[in-house]
Amino acid sequence: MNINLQTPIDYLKGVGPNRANLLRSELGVHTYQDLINLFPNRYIDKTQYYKINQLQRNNADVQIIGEVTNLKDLGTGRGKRLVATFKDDTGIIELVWFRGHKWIRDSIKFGKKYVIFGKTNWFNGVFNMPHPEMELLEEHERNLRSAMQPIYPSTEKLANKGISNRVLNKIMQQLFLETKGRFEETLSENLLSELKLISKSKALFNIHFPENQELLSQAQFRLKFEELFYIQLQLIIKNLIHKSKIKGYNFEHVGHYFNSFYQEHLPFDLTNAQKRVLKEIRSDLGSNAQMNRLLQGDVGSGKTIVALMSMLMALDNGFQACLMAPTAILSVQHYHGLEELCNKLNIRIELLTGSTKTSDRRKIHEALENGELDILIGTHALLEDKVKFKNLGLAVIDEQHRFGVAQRSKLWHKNTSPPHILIMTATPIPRTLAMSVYGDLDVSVIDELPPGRKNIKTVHRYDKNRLKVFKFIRDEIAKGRQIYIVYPLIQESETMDYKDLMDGYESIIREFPMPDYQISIVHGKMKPADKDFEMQRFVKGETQIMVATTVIEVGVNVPNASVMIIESAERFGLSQLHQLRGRVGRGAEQSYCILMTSHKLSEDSKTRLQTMVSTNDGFEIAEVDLRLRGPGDLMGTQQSGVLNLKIADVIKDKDILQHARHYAKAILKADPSLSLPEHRVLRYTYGQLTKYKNIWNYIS
Ligand SMILES: Nc1ncnc2c1ncn2[C@@H]1O[C@H](COP(=O)(O)OP(=O)(O)OP(=O)(O)O)[C@@H](O)[C@H]1O
Repeated sequence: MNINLQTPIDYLKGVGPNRANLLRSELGVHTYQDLINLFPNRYIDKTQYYKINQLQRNNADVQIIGEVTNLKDLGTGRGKRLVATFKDDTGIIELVWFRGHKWIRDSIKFGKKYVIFGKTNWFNGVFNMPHPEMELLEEHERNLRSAMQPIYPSTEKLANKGISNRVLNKIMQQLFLETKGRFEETLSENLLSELKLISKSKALFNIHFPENQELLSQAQFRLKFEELFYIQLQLIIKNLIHKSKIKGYNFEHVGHYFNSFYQEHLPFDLTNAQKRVLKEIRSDLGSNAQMNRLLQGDVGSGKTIVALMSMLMALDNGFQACLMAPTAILSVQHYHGLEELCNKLNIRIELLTGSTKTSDRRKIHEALENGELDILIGTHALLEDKVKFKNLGLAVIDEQHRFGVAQRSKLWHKNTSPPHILIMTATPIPRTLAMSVYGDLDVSVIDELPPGRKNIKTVHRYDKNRLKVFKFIRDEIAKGRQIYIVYPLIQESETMDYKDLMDGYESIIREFPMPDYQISIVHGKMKPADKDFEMQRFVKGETQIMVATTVIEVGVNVPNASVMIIESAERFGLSQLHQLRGRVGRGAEQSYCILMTSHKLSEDSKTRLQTMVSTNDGFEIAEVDLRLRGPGDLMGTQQSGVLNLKIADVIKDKDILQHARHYAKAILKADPSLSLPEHRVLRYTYGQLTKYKNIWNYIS
């Protein structure tokens, strides 16, 4: 008879109440099933031993053979500890236990060879190893089933509470003994044979007790594939359900607005990527289902025009549209930009931000409700209850990272039926991540820049080169170009940063005096109207230099600006640097980005700056960013739990992810309800996984 894997962990021999509590609270292991799915995060080679004179400071895990020559109690109170001198033929190391050392004192055998295992520290001129795992050499050799010893997550932290890695290993052995190592297969025959995957039981055995490297690799591949496959299955099913349940407005035809804009007013030819993306959007809007599409495109790739043309499709079908941006500056800019593009189309567009006057606000509300207003652009102000549309057909959201899912859904309630949603993001999300996180959204990518764009030349310069940088600025201005100089303004150190900005501004004024030079300044402490005024002076070319904080980070479009100087560049994150750089290189001229630093750089800062210097590709940058910061951080709190994977890694295993997505898609295409006999096992497993959410809780 098969053992029920939902049996609470307390029932497993050798666990006991104390360990059961620890397993639950520290490792989230409640049941047998959870324990099986507690995968080692690395393996060490148990046949490799260190000599004491080979130890390096801050060594990772090491294994040493030697013997205990001396035991003594040291310290008092909380510092009370048992210290053993451990010796091999090359030197000595101290073993230290802070708590629970009575039984150690009693059990240690002098004169016998031990194998010790643990992390070493360098302290007071001697190496020590706190709370080592110890085994008599003869037992160690007898117990050695495999050269590879699995190391489980967090066991270091738990070692002195009674769950060392060895204990966990024993518990795992017990589990395999009780279950006879037989586990239900969770993938279909077809998948197993097509991908040449090993069975579930064999994979689980080898992940916990690898027989050899080859089988371990096969076990890892199979379990990673399975994990990613079911996530993809779940995301795609969610998407299918969404599409079948949530009816959208059907924009049946492309009409006057779209056509006349396309044929008569479009200021340039669309790139192929823009055309392809527009087709994808068009097909969603006419599909009877509500669109939920993410539009990704690197900085300057031309998302705005796609957004506008999508809005025109809504207007052609008698609906209103809105565009929501994260900052007032951006909203104002979108407003001016779109107004100019549409000025021959007889469309009414308005702007609504926190600083819109009450009387104007009232007029906007009225015009929205009676349908006189076609397109509304603005900030969060659009989400206020008073803002009621007559019939909102499409909502475009720029830079969704700053809004989050809750606010997105607020737009839905502005209508009886939800409008179509198009989310634009200039922060490129690595494709792999987009697939695993946004699998429930459809993703369109503009992966081509408008023609004639030159790569932005990026350099890193130190403070001491400042005079040369100033000369360079002068030369560029003489050619008729404009310059951005950006300072960090990070909340925790706001006063200092503000001072740096003002000091910088003054030195720029001294270097570039009026009347030859005109300088704008924009920062967060200014009134919105003043910010807008300064911004407009720069946009119109009345000023040649814009000194600013990161308020200009996203979306600002001044094609004549050709130099971006980023002060204290080491303090910015990679995606922020890339966004800032994206403010230049938007016209046909050669553009430059100068990353200024004055302090000693950390390793991470160096990597960030080198990455910026070596590539202009936002996707490549996003991958490095992801490696440096981890996915949780990149996605913000909303999605941080989403990627809590047990064994796969969205970056390292992106090929497996692609496979998993490919198969999940193909299977659901052929059999959306997984009802064919050959898919029975998938249907069953899928049901189990969604039932026991604690195991697979990364899908909201
Ligand atoms: N197909 C095209 N051919 C030539 N120029 C284009 C094309 N598409 C867009 N542009 C121009 O490229 C510039 C950048 O476009 P846009 O502001 O839409 O970029 P974006 O994708 O929104 O970038 P960001 O996220 O940085 O704002 C604009 O000046 C726009 O007019």
